[in-house]
Order: sequence, then C-alpha cells, then structure tokens
Amino acid sequence: MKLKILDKMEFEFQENGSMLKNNMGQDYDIEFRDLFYRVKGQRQKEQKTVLKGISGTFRAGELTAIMGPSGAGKSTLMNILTGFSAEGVEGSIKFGNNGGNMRKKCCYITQDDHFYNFFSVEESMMLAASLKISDKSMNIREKKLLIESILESLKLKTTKSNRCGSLSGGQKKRLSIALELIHNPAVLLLDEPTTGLDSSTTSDTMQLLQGLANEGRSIICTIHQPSTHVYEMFNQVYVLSQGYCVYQGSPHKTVDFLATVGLHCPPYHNPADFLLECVNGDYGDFVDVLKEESQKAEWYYNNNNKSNMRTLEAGNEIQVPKMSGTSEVSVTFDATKHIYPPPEWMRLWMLVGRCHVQILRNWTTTHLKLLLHIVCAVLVGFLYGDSGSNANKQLIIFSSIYSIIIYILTDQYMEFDRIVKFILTCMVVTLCAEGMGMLVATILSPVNGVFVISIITCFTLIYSGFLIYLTHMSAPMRLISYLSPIRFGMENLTSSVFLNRADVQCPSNVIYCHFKSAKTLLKFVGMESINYGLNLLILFLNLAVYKIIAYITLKRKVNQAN
Ligand SMILES: Nc1ncnc2c1ncn2[C@@H]1O[C@H](COP(=O)(O)OP(=O)(O)OP(=O)(O)O)[C@@H](O)[C@H]1O
Repeated sequence: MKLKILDKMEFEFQENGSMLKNNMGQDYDIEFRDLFYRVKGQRQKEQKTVLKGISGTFRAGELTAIMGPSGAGKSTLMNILTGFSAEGVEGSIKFGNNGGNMRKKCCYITQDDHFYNFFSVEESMMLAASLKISDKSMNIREKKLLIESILESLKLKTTKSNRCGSLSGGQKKRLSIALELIHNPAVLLLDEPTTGLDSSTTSDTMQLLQGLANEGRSIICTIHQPSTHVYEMFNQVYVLSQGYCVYQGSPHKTVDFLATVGLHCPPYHNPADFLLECVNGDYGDFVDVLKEESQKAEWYYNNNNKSNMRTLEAGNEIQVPKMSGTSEVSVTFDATKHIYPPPEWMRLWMLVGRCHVQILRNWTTTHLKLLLHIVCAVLVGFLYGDSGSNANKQLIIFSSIYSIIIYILTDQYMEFDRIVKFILTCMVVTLCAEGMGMLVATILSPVNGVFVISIITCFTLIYSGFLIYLTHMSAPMRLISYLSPIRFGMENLTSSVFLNRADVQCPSNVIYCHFKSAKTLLKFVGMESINYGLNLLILFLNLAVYKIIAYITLKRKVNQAN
C-alpha cells in the first residue's frame, strides 16, 4: 500500500513574514532590464561597473545556466537577483507575472554547504520543516511524510540517519536542495551546484534540477565548463563576459550563433567549451560583436510552449513508499488552507535548542574547552594561592579574578551573597561582550569587524580600572572610563570580594601589609564608593542597547534585501 501526499503547493510569505499562503499554478518568470552594478574602484571617486546594462528573462519551468569566464559577473548577477547585493544596483527586476516583488519566493543555494554537521539528515529536515511550517498548519505526521517524500525523490532516503558531516559532496548538494524544497520555492538559484562533483554525480544533480524545473519552477544556476551532455540539459544559457550579456538562448543554437560572427566550432568540440574560449578572447576580442549579435531576436529562446512543464497545481500527487509501522493512509493537504510559520518566539526557542544540541554533540569544542577552562582555572588558582586571605597579596588578585574556581582556590570569603554577586557580574559582562560582538558583526564585514572589535577590546580594558587604576587617571580620562562596560563589571567584582570585609591576616614573616584593610585597597584603586545595583543596571542597559541596535541593523538589512 502506498501513502499519498499532495505537496505540490506554492507558498507565499507575506511582507511581514508572519503568514504563508499557498498559491498554486502561477509562473514566476524573472525579468531584468538594463541592470547596472557599480562598485567603488581602487582609487578615490573611481567607480567600477561590474554589470553594464544587461537584460534577460529566466522563465518558469526552465533550467537556465549562467555562464562566462571568471570575473564576468555571474555571482554578482545571482547576488542581485536574490537581494544579497542591493547597493550600487540600477535597473528593474520583475518577479512573476504580476510584476510585484516576489523575491521571497526565491531560494539561493550557495556554493558552500551550510549544515549542522552533528545533526542527521532527517533531523536537519525536521528542524527546517518546524522552522518554516507551524504545527497548526501541518502536524508532525504530515511533516514527516513531506520529508519522506522529498528525501525519496532526491534519493536521500538511505542516508536519512547519517550525520550531515559524513555525507558525500553530491549528497550534500542534494540535501541543500531538499532543505529548500520543504517550502516548495517557485525560484531556485544555485551557485555552481556541480563544482567538485564527478561526472556521474554531476549528471544526477542536473537531472534532479531538470525534474524540479519541469514541475514549474525557475531553476537558475551558474556553471563552469559543463560537458556536452550537461550543457544540452539546459533550456537556456545566459552568457556573460566583461559585464555584458553576449548570448542568451538555447544551448542547441550556440554553434550557429558563433558561426554568424565568423567563429566556427571545430567538429567534435564541446560547444560549451568553444563558447567559453570565444568569450575568453582565445580567438580575438569578439565581445562587442557578440554583444550586438546576441540582441537579435532570432537567438532569443522564444519557446513559450510549456507543454512539457507540469505547473505547480493542486492535486499533483507524489507517492512515497509505505513507512514502517504505519497503516494505509492517504494524507491530503487542503489546497485552500493557509500555511503559517510558527511564531517568532518558538523559532527562536528551536534555534537556541539546535545550538545547544550542536554544542553538546561537538566533543572537540565542548569537552575539550571545558577541560581547558578547568585546567586554566586550577593553574591560576594555585598560582595565586591564598591571596584572598593573605594581606600581602591583596593587589595581585585584581588582575585575575574571573571564575568561581579561582574564587574558591584563592580562599575568598565563602559568603553566599558575595559568590552570587561575583558570578552574576561575570555572566552579565560575558553577555555584554557577546552583545557587542554581535552588534559589530551586524554592521561590519568579518575583516573590518575583527579590526574594530580589537580596538574596542583594548579601549574597554584600558579604561576599566584594571590595567590603569582609576586613581591614576586624570579627571577627563576618568569621565571617558564610564564608556567602558568592563569598568562597571570590574567595580562589581571588586565590591563583591572586598566591600564591607573584615581585615585579612598579615603573614607572620611580613613586617607591614599595606592592604590589610579592604578599605585601604578600595581607596587605592579608586573604588571606595561602589553601587553594585546601579552598575548591574548599567551593564544590562548596555546589553539591551547592543541587542536592540543589532536587531534593527539586521532587520534593515533583511528589508533592503527584499
Ligand atoms: N563589491 C565589489 N567590489 C569590488 N569589485 C567587485 C565587487 N563585486 C564584484 N566585483 C568584481 O566584479 C567582477 C565580477 O565578479 P563575480 O564574482 O561576479 O565574477 P564571477 O563571474 O562570478 O567569477 P567566478 O567565476 O570566478 O566566480 C570581479 O572582477 C570582481 O572583482
């Protein structure tokens, strides 16, 4: 007996991202006109034009290849179409027949696979399904059936218990596609999906993409040097050179097209290779002529006959084999039913859960890091010995209090409120540091981010009262120190250890211990009047400000991309 599952549904994310609506039988052609992309050049006020007024149409139900020599602008075009690049773009891009901006229907599969290596294929699929579709819209059983059907059609069923990290290159590529198919995108863009795959896996992947296109999706991918067999699997090729479109049409017409400008493909030569040799300049500079010639309508792939194409219609069935332990069941998704994603808080909860499972399963980063922290703490603790109760070592402890192990090993006062205050401060300072990192990461590129965060770290440390005592700073410098969140953390750590503390013992072999009294020490470092609660509040405010700005920045970037 077979289970039948109707999954040929088209979902639409509303602008607010809160609702998915199924939307059957529509074609989502991508049409772009006079597209320019300008970036800053190396010299000041110099501009570099990467894409120079290109136009084209990628039709629904077709498999399109974007080809061209290295640096021609293929990835740039993909990034613009998917919204990854928004600044410096001019021209019009139209998604779908209604002319609206339907970019949210696009899925972009980059060259690198982004999986959680410690999750199995099935777990990754289930997590993606749970993040995209709420339980109210589709219950767990329906989701499992959907996942089964996708894994079956992408020949991944036998690997469903394997961890993602152990999959082969081809399997990883198929899993990337499977993860995107969960919400059945109308447009799928893939950056070099066959790079690094052998010829047989390449052919399998291309067949898979062809099948997805035949179901009515627009499939667009960049590709380098396809074999003749793979080249002919495309419905359309879009060739770029030096930022211009030099051919847009059927792969079968390439040889005739090149012949019109005097470039004759040798017999038994791969037309794709010859095309790339021509646009690469191996036979002279033909870019301008090819650009002119490619404008002629006769080369345009003008086949509007989509009879070979099954549109994404309600009622299309795909059959999945019977799952063990289940009886004969027919699951039918209501085509008119709205599909909602889970609420934001639930998605956050799932992502936090995923993060923790990943951390726990990653032996190297978790267990070894834990061990490293314990070993370091024990070493530092023994290094500073009894400094908490030894009046001769009071000042040294300032530079090393950072964890509870050290707190215990250094013989600090074992009072509950002191320990709680100490740990709480450490935690909030850590959260602040993480929030600051997140904020910088949302604003700057990784390279600039590392540079800026290093400077911020130096600044916050220097002005924390840790490297230079507050009493040694001039009045304006002391004012500046209030900009450093670590200063408030430092004050609170100091207060939890030293405030209202009885005098400590001076060892018998030491004549004079200047810091025997905690008050003397607090005065010496300029922290005699510490308000623990206020400092904690300031740290929380810092944290809130970092997170809010990071959220706004991310939101703005996402809106710009759409
Ligand atoms: N933001 C940018 N700043 C400066 N130059 C850029 C930027 N984006 C793209 N370029 C330049 O535009 C050109 C096209 O880049 P793109 O990555 O699109 O090429 P490609 O055709 O995908 O090449 P490849 O096949 O090697 O990946 C390159 O010369 C690249 O240096």
